[in-house]
Amino acid sequence: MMLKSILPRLRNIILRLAALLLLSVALVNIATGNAIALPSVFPTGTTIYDPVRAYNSYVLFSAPDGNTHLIDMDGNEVHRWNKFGFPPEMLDPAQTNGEKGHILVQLENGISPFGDIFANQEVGELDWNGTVVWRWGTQAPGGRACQNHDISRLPNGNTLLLTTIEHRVAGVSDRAIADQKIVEVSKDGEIVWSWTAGDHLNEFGISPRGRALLRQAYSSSKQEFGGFLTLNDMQPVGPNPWFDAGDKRFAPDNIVIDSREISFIAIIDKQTGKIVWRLGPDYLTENQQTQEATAVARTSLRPRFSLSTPRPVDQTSGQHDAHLIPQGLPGAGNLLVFDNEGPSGFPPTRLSVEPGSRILEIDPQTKIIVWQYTGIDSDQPSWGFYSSFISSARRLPNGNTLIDEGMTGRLFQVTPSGEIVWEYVNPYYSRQKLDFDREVSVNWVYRAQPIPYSWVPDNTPHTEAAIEPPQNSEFRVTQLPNGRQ
Ligand SMILES: O=[N+]([O-])c1ccc(OS(=O)(=O)O)cc1
Repeated sequence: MMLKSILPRLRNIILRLAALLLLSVALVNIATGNAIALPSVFPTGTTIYDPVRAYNSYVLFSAPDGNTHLIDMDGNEVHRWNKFGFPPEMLDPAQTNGEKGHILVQLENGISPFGDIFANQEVGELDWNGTVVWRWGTQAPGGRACQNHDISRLPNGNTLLLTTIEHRVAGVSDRAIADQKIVEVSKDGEIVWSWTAGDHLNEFGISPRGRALLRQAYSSSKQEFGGFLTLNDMQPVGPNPWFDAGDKRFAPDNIVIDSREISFIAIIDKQTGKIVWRLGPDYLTENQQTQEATAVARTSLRPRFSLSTPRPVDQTSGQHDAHLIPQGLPGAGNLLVFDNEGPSGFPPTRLSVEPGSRILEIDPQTKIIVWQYTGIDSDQPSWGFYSSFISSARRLPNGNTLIDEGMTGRLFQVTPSGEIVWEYVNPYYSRQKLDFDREVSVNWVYRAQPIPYSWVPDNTPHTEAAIEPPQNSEFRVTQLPNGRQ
C-alpha cells in the first residue's frame, strides 16, 4: 500500500531530475558551443560551407585595408581593386558596353576611411584591371564629391550619389550642420537632379518631443559625425509588383532611403521630391491598436520582440540597407532591412538588455513582418548576431539570405529557417582610430554583395570545397595535458 502511494511521487521526482539534467546539458551546449561576438582568438576566412545548401557565388566587399575584395565561397580572394568603396557597387555589364567586372568606388580615400568618409574628393568607376573609366569630384559643388554610404548607377547611365553638405537646417540648428543631399550626375558630370534631406524635415514623422530633442542636441553639441540624420542607404526602388498593380508610390525610379540617427525608412517620389511612403520613426505609436495598448507599450522599460511571424513591425533602430527585394528573387517586392537595434532615435529608441540585431522582411503595403532572422534562429543567444552600426542583408536566388554583421566583419548565409550554411570572417584588417583617440585593429565590413559567377571575365577561378566547422566546445588552440578537456 505504502509502496503504491510512493511510486508515482518517485516517478515524478525522477522525471523532474531528468528534465533538469537535459536542460543543464542544453544550457552548457548553448554557453560553450556557439560563437559570441569577438573573442580575442578566432579563425578568419571561410569557417562554414555547405555547397549543396548554400547559394554559390562570389561576394564583393571593401575592407578597412583600403581595398575592395572579390572572394569565392572558400574564401579565396579571386580579385582585388586597390580602392575602397563606401560601398563598392557592381555594375551590370549591360551598362558598361558588355564589359564585365566594373565597380563604383571612392577614388581618393585611403586606408582610414572613417575620418574621411564624409569628405572624400572623388568617386569613380573602375574596370576589372582597376583603370578609372569615369570619375566625378572636381565638378561637384566645392570641388569635392563628399559621397558617403551609398552610390548607384541608374538605368539611364547617370549615377545617383548620397553626399554630405553643410546646411543650416531650419528647425534643427541656427548654424550650418552636416545634411545629406542626393544628386543625380550625368556621364559628363552635370548634376541633373538633387534632393536635400533637411528641406523635408516635416515629412519624416518626427514627433514634437523629438523635434525639441533634435534642436537641443544640435544647439549645444559640436558637429556630430555624419550629421543629424545620417542617411546610410539610397537606392532606386526598382521594378516591383506594387507599381505593376498601379501603386505609384513604388515607381521604379523613386528612391528608398533610411536614416541611422532618426530610425525611419522612406520612399522619395522622384518627380515631386515628397516622401510618399514611410516606416517609423515612432513605431509603437503607429502600430498599437488602442490608446490603452500604447500606454502599456510606452511604460514597459525594455522591448521584448516576438519570434513569430507574421506580425506588425514593432520597431527598427539605426537600421541599414533597406531595399525592395528585386524581381525574380523569393520575396520580390518586400522590403528587406538589417535592423541593427543600435542606439538611435529622437527620442531614443528603447533597446533590449540582451542585444541582438534582426533581419526583417516586411510587406510594404501592410507593414507586416513576413520573415525575420535573429541569432536565436541559429540556436544562439540574441547577442550571437549583433552589429550596432553599418551592415547589410541581401536575398539570394535560392531563398537564402546573405548577411553582413558589419561590426565584426562576419559575412554569412542563412536558410529561411536560420541555419548557417556559409560563414566567412574578414581577414583584411587595418589599424583605425574610429571614434576614439587610439588606434585599434578592425575588420569591419560596411556592406557585402553577392556577385554571380557570370559577372567576372572568363577564366576567373572559383572553388566550392565543403568546409565543416569544428565544435567550438571541443576546439582548442593547444591540447591540454593528458588529453583533458
Ligand atoms: O567604422 N566606420 O568606418 C563607420 C562607422 C559608422 C558608419 O556609419 S553607419 O551609419 O553606417 O553606421 C560608417 C562607417
